Amino acid sequence: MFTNTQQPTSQGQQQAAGSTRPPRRRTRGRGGKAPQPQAGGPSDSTTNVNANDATASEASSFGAARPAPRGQGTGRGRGAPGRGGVQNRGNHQNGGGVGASPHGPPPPQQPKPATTSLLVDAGNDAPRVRFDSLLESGLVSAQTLQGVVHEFMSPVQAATMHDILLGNDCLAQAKTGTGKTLAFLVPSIELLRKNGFARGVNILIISPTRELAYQIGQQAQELVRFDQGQIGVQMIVGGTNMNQDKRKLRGEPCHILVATPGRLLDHLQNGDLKPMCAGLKALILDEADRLLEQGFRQDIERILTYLPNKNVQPRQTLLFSATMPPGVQQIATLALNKNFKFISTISESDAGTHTHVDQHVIEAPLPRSIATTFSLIAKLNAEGKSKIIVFLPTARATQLYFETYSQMEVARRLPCYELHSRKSQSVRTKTSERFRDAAQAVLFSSDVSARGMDFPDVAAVVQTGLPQNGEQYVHRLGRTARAGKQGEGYLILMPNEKFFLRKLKGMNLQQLPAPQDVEATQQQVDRALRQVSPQTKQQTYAAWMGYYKGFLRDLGWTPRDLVATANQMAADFGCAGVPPMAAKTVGKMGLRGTPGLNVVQVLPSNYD
Ligand SMILES: Nc1ncnc2c1ncn2[C@@H]1O[C@H](COP(=O)(O)OP(=O)(O)OP(=O)(O)O)[C@@H](O)[C@H]1O
Repeated sequence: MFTNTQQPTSQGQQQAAGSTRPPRRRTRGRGGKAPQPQAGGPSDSTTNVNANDATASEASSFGAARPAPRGQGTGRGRGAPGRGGVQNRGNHQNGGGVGASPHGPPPPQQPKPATTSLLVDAGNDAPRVRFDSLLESGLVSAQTLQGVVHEFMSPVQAATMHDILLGNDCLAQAKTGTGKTLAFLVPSIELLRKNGFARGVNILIISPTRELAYQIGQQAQELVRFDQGQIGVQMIVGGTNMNQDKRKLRGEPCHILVATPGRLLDHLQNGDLKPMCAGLKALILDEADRLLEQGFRQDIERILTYLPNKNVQPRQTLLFSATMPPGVQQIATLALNKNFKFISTISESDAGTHTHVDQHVIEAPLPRSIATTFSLIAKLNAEGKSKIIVFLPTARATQLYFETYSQMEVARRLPCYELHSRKSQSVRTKTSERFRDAAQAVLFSSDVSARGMDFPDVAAVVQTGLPQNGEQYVHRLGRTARAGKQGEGYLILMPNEKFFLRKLKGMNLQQLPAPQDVEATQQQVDRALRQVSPQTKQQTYAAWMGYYKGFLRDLGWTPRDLVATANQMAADFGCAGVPPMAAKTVGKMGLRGTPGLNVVQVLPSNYD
């Protein structure tokens, strides 16, 4: 089923059906009817592969695992046979919803860049595409496919791999948890093979978070595990020892380098990495929209200046993400060739039919948000949904929730972990691994694990407080219901925060009442909060103001209201008086002179 604006093409259908011929692309003429862009998506001149009703289709198109090749183990087990098996999805009601599809608010009008556009039906009835079809068409070698445990491609893999293997630059969009990583790793490994494993960094993959960089690197290592060390994969991320990076980069093969932007730039600026990138063949930005946002964009621009000039030494560039907010395509031309293809497996019709994740919104006044979150966790656990991620707006709030939960009765039944930027990288890495392997646990997390992280079998995602924006809501929600599995999403907002639902327009959030036992839970929370250190509370208080300061207009608050609400929150935490704030921090937040603050020159030592 296609939307009016996104008609299937026969080539597209062949492609989805695993045609063994490289598909011929239909390029829409400028005057032709353009497919509508999806959340910052394509124009008439982009390549848009439409897996209609992609939620259901991507679920059903997730194939069985490949029969294991000789001696093949599944490594750490991610992506192992059966993981992505076909699932029956329940019928979910759409009526009475408050909001939207996780894959984005309906598309805004976009200026149109000059690339090509194609639509492919990868719907429920479309025959699934075997990985072997790439072999038959001579696009991929048997050695490259040896590491792939799946028999069938997911729609995004079927939609992008031909193009990528033919050497095209691509900007690809597909829903969370639908196998984008493999879609760029398999062609990368094939590219290496074609080039005879030339020395130095051939493939450079950039990821916005450290956890995701490790995950991508580990997946690449699994894929090349039959190559007997011929292909070197390395990861370099912030928060680790740079000298160790250097030693490894010098001493061990590094054909594929996965990096976070800051650490990559450090190495490029130091001069040790630039010569190693002299023969770069491909550059991949995962979570591209995030990397091209303010904050990261400057780093990416500077990184590009250290890489070989692509006009002199051509390379392939691939940009992947589940979300493409307005303007991304224009910025993307920074890295992409001007004839890049935009490939999306998210159709316009998806906006209203994202049925595999039940999404709910629960209204809770700020003093009840902890108790509401914990009651919900207990309820989900009682229902057997016992692998849960709770996202909080700041690292400090994550820490406070974790410390409070750890004191609660429910923690004895369901263990918990915390993952945020205030932890050392080694602790973060271990925590990710433990939660990945856990059958039952709660992970309290900041946005460090919002994007890309592939924790298997997460039954529910709870988001307490305001997400940064609609895209971040989508990515966080995408930690559940991956690879065709079922999942649930909960958003807990205080009444003033309900404006956020407007950002999720077209999605389908059901309004739920607060769990019945919130008041009883509140008493336990109050007791548990007494065990939490004043320092954690002060830090949570300060970080909360810093974060919510960015939403004053949406909340309809003045700075004074912000401080008053934060002070009430601190009182609810059981703080003795208004927590102190260093004058410097107050200045940085732009709150100097706001009544109600307890400003000190230097924080007392017990808060430092
Ligand atoms: N062809 C396939 N068949 C079955 N499972 C697959 C297939 N390809 C990938 N998977 C599995 O699907 C899961 C999600 O894949 P991946 O992490 O690449 O998703 P993603 O689209 O990058 O998600 P996100 O947008 O959150 O980054 C992984 O566990 C992966 O092993």
